[in-house]
Amino acid sequence: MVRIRTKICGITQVEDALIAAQAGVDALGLVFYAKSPRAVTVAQAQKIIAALPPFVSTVGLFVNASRSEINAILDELPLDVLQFHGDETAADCEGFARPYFRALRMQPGLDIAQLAEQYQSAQGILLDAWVPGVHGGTGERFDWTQIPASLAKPLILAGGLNADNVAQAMQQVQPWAVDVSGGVEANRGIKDADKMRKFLYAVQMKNVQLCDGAQ
Ligand SMILES: O=C(O)c1ccccc1NCC(=O)[C@H](O)[C@H](O)COP(=O)(O)O
Repeated sequence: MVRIRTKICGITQVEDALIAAQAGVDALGLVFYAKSPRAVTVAQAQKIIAALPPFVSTVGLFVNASRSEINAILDELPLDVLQFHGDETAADCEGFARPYFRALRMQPGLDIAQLAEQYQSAQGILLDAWVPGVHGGTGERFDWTQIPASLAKPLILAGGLNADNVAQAMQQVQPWAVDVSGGVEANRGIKDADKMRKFLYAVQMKNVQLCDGAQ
């Protein structure tokens, strides 16, 4: 059994990043999408990244940004991974000298497995809830039984996760990683230390149980 990893997205403050890092998060998402209340400026992101201890990955999240916009940010920030959360084609996601994963929303009637196959060079596929008109960070779950049995890439499960449901999600889906934003917030864009710690603890405890069960 492989340890299921964690990403907390929508980090906007150094203190939240440090609390998550100290509680064992694997990756932190920084949102470069102006319409989100969790969006950060390059200057904010620089402070957050500079404050991080070793071995915490940074993920830059984009929604239909232009290549020049993304490259301008990459010129300033040592982001580890890119997350494309809009309508980006495979070609839109490639050529940035960074690995990326592609977020797909579980839109009814969409063949997610077939769509995922288009992103041959993606590190993984993030599956998120579908809310018409909203790209992500909705706080909404989706029906995990709808997840294709054979996804072409490692699965990152997102959408409405929190400390109370993440163990069930891990048991049922057994993804590569779990991703959360709203479920660890007090107010949109401001993380709640206790909720982050409880989420990460719930994941750690479930990982122990899953690993024990596999032995
Ligand atoms: O977080 C946002 O505000 C956001 C806005 C637009 C596109 C994507 C966004 N977040 C992407 C993420 O990876 C979120 O963690 C994911 O959608 C899950 O969010 P939540 O349901 O609030 O846990």
